[in-house]
Amino acid sequence: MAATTPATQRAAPSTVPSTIPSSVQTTTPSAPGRQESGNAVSLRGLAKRFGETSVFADIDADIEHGEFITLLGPSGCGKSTLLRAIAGLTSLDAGSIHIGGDDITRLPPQRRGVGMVFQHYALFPNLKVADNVAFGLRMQKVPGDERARRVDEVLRLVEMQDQAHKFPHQLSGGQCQRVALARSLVVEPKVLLMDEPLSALDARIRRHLRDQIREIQKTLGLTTLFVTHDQEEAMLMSDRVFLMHQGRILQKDTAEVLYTRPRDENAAGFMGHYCLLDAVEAAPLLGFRSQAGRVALRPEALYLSVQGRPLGGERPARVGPGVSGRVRRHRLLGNIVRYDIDCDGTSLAVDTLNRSARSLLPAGCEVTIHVDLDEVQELDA
Ligand SMILES: Nc1ncnc2c1ncn2[C@@H]1O[C@H](COP(=O)(O)OP(=O)(O)OP(=O)(O)O)[C@@H](O)[C@H]1O
Repeated sequence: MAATTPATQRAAPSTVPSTIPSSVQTTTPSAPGRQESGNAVSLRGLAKRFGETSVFADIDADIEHGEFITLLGPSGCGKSTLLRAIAGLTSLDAGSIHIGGDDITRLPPQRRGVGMVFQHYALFPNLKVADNVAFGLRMQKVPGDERARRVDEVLRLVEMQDQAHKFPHQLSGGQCQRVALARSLVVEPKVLLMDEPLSALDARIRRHLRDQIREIQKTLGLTTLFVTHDQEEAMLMSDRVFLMHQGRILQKDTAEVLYTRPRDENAAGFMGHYCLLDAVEAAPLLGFRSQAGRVALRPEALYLSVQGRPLGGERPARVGPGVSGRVRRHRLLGNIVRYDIDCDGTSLAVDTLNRSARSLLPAGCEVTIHVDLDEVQELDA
C-alpha cells in the first residue's frame, strides 16, 4: 500500500462506527509533551481501576516501529482494557502514552493515529464492502478519486477486491474480519490495535487469516498490538510477546525466550506444559538441591529409557542421574506422545516423538527419566 498521503490527512480515526464522532479531526497529534525517542509506542506507569478493583497497574513498555507485539494472558488479566486505554476508548487513572514521540494520553480516539480491529467486526450492515472501507476516508473528506484508489488498494491487500459490491450479510465471518481490517488500514494508522480479531472464526479460517494479517503487517511495516489468550497464536505471530497476569506485564520477550525461559512460576504456568516442582521434589532428577524456590521442567526436556534402552533420539550432553517411574497413561498429540509418568507420587509429563503405534509404552510400564540439565528453569518463589 502506498504511503503517499500528506501527514495532515493521516492519523485517521478507525474505531468502530459507533465510536466515531460526527466531527472527526484529521490532524496528526502534535506538539505538547513530545518525547524524542525511537519508539513507536511508549507506555509509562499506566494504571486503571474500575471502582475498588485494579484492572492493571505499573504498565511500562516500549514498542519499536514495525514491531508486532502480542498481549497474551488468561481471561480477565486486563489485556482488552489496556488496549482500549491505548485507543482512547477507556480512560486511565495514571500514566502516559506516547505514539511516535507525541504524548497522546489526553487526546480523543480519533486523534491518536491508531486503528482498531475488534473480535466482532461491527461493519455497517447497510453499506457495501467498499463503502464500509471508505467510511473513515469520507469522514476525513478525502477526495473521491483518491478515496476510490485507496479503497481498491487496501481491498486488494486483504484479497477482497472481488467482494467490494457485496453487503456484510453476504460475507463469511473471515471475510467480514478482512473488511474490518481493511477499514482500519485504509486510513493509514501509525499503530494498529487488534483485540482478539480471530477468536470468532473457525480453526481453518483462523489459521489462514492469522498468516495473512502477519504478512500484511510485515509488508506495511505497521506497528501492531494484538490481544489474544491463545498461546499458539501469540507464539506464531509475534516479534515479542508481553505476558500479562493479574493486571501486570510479567515478561516481555520473544516467543522462544518466553517459552524456554519463563521468568517465574506464573509465566511458566501459562506457557507450554511445564511441570512445576519444589526443590526437594526435583533433587533426585537433577542430582542436586536447587537453591531456587521452584523448578520448572518442560515435557520435551525429559527423556525416557526402558530397561536401559533410551527411547527416541539422541541424549543431550548434560543429563541428571535418572529416576524410576511408571507410565500412568499417554495422550497422542499428533506427532508427539505425551506420557504421564508417576515418580514416587510426583507426576511428570514427558514428550517423545510419535514414531509408530508399536513403540507406544503401555500403562504400568517401568521407565527411567533423565532431565536435560541445560533446560531446567530455576524460578523465583
Ligand atoms: N467496564 C467495566 N466495568 C467494570 N469492570 C470491568 C469493565 N471492563 C472490564 N472489567 C473488568 O476488568 C478485568 C479485566 O477485563 P479485560 O476485558 O481487560 O480482560 P481480558 O484479559 O481482556 O479478558 P478476556 O480475554 O476474557 O477478554 C475483568 O475482571 C473485567 O471484569
